[in-house]
Amino acid sequence: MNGRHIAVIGAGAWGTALACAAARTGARVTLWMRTPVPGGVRELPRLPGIQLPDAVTVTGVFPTHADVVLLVVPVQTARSVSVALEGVLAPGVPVVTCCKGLEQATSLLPLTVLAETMPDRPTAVLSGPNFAIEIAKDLPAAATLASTDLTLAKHLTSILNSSSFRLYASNDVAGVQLAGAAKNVVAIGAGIVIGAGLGENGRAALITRAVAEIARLAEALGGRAATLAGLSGVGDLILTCTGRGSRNYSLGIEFGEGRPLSEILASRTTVAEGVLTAPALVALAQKMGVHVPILETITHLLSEKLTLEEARTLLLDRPPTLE
Ligand SMILES: NC(=O)C1=CN([C@@H]2O[C@H](COP(=O)(O)OP(=O)(O)OC[C@H]3O[C@@H](n4cnc5c(N)ncnc54)[C@H](O)[C@@H]3O)[C@@H](O)[C@H]2O)C=CC1
Ligand SMILES: O=C(CO)COP(=O)(O)O
Repeated sequence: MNGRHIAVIGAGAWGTALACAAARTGARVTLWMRTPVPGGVRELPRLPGIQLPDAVTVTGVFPTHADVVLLVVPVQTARSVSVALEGVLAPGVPVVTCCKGLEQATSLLPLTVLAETMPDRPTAVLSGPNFAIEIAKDLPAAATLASTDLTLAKHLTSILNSSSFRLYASNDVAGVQLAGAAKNVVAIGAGIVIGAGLGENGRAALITRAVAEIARLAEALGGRAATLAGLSGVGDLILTCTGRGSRNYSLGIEFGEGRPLSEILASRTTVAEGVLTAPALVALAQKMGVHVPILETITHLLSEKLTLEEARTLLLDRPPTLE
């Protein structure tokens, strides 16, 4: 062990996988679980077949100290969990949000929520093309770690990087967070295209033009369009809009096949962040005056304000324009 302590808050699929990745850096790891199993757990239901490394201790108590804390809960719970965590965590311990989405009630990105709940704390975001099960199995992957403080981002990449999980530092927190949030909405749209039998050309067009929308919105929020070409942008879109392991993409496929959203959600125990992020994203775009017809159409499909035929007409029967 290297003497470091990494704490992970949230023992869903991604928190569990990140605890495994953190243990591979040589650190001691604590994994906070909302309802710990009496007697402890080594194998977790979210990632069947994965054994937690010995370096990981599962606990129901928030950490008071660590070299870094990873916040890995559904984005809609980030506010309440971070308030509770702030109550016990020592000042100065950096918190990295690993959530992908917008808070539904406020349309805020996760780091903006943390700026309200942990105003004096150093913070960062981790985002990239990372299916939890593959990270847990130690398959090769990469992600971006962004903070407004680039020195902190570089320091955190040096703590969390390993020979199978390669991290790149960035200071574009708006671009990285927005890309991670929006890709879940686009993945639902891509799934709808495939589920409805509209073809792979249509899916590629939808993804590519959605990138243009997200880049415009990222710039309006002070981010960089170039970030969309990176791991948190195109990287995660490639994974999530084509990989059947994506919960958002598979939800889109089922919806495109004609299954009602309420029925799909009732059949699942894991989070598909795109569903609640979609309306928040459109509200944010409207507030910023950014035109996002594809994101809007996906949102209206999910809320049944549009039929598939109407959505198709709306997107394709527009006058041609410059790319
Ligand atoms: N699963 C994946 O491959 C990846 C997920 N993410 C992101 O990580 C975040 C978490 O996703 P997963 O771990 O996959 O979700 P999950 O659905 O597997 O697990 C969610 C976890 O949060 C806990 N939780 C729910 N409500 C809570 C509350 N009020 N307070 C405390 N804990 C609560 C649940 O008990 C569960 O352990 C999401 O924002 C997701 O987009 C990011 C990258 C990869
Ligand atoms: O964020 C992810 C991969 O990078 C996981 O995607 P889903 O939440 O759609 O499964």
